[in-house]
Amino acid sequence: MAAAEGRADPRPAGHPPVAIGKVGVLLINLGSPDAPTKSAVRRYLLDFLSDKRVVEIPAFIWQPILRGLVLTVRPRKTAANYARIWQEDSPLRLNTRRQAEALADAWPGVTVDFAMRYGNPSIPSRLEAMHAAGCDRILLAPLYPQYSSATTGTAIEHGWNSLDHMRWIPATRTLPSYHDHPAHIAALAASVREGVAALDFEPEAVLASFHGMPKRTLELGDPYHCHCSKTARLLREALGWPEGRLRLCFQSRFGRAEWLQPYTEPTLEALAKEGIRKVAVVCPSFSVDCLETLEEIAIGAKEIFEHAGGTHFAYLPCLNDSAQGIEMLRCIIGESLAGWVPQG
Ligand SMILES: C=CC1=C(C)c2cc3[nH]c(cc4nc(cc5[nH]c(cc1n2)c(C)c5CCC(=O)O)C(CCC(=O)O)=C4C)c(C)c3C=C
Ligand SMILES: [Fe+2]
Ligand SMILES: [Fe+2]
Repeated sequence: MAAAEGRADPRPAGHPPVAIGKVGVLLINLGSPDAPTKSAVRRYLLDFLSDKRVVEIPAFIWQPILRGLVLTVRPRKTAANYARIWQEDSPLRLNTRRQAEALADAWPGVTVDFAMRYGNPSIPSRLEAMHAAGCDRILLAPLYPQYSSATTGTAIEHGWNSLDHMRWIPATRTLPSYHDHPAHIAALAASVREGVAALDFEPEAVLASFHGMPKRTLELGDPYHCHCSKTARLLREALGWPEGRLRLCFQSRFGRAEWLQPYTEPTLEALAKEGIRKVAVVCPSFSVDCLETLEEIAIGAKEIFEHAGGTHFAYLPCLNDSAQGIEMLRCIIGESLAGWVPQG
């Protein structure tokens, strides 16, 4: 700019790069270990489970339990679970990368990248790269449809903390929860409708299995439970299904405290015992397939259901980088870019 106006650039040689008016979109998801090994999983779990928004127990009580008990026992089992579903990378990272690639040309001149809250690529490293590339406006987009402090909250907090040392802090926006966004419900409904139609059996019940949270977080005011209930209701209405055909439940319980109920695995056992032999499960709290869907549900929950007498079990995949999933992201992210990019 200075050169165009005929003046010398006043910055000394070697001056750090300065923002030059670009917009960046950072897709954020939870993160995975670097490899499906015990040592990599231990590092990942230490980072993840030390987050005060994930485990809300005072550090002087929790840290000795985490380091003395959880991290001596859990990494071996969790690494074995990851090994079962690992592709050329963790499915969560792979699917998130594919979403970012599919959105690369969605808005002319906008840089789209992705980061993981725990592990790599880290949020600070990708925000530094955006800053260096000249982004002075950045949308932090945690890809969790339902808000919870343990997921969306910590991703935003970490994003902001990663920028706070900068001299010229970029303007930031955050993607609102999209649990009830019509584009999200329409994409989910289309994927469930198509998924069920492609089965070689007619499910007698479909479970909408959301990641669980400690029940206490609901009492503390976390909107997650309400958001999940609303997603499930709107999805059922969009499908035109009667009450009871789509059942809300919560998976992935961790620790001994009570979590949101009903729990997914006991629900499947109870259904089998009631004589419901054919089910399908969809996981609407995950924007991409990951350990919790591909291992815990598609493998583990299937075994539990069949062991209890079920005969037919189908797992319906997440939206991932499907055409309808990308169209939905284009729509909800596009809304958050209003005023920053021309609206199409
Ligand atoms: C107190 C513990 C946990 C809370 C609270 C929690 C909330 C929560 N998590 C997700 C999404 C994912 N969780 C995943 C794995 C995972 N989650 C926990 C614990 C809590 N999650 C653990 C210990 C693990 C690791 C695996 C294990 O050891 O069991 C994943 C998968 C990551 C992957 O690499 O594939 C996702 C995704 C949500 C949405 C949520 C609250 C709303
Ligand atoms: Fe989790
Ligand atoms: Fe799990």
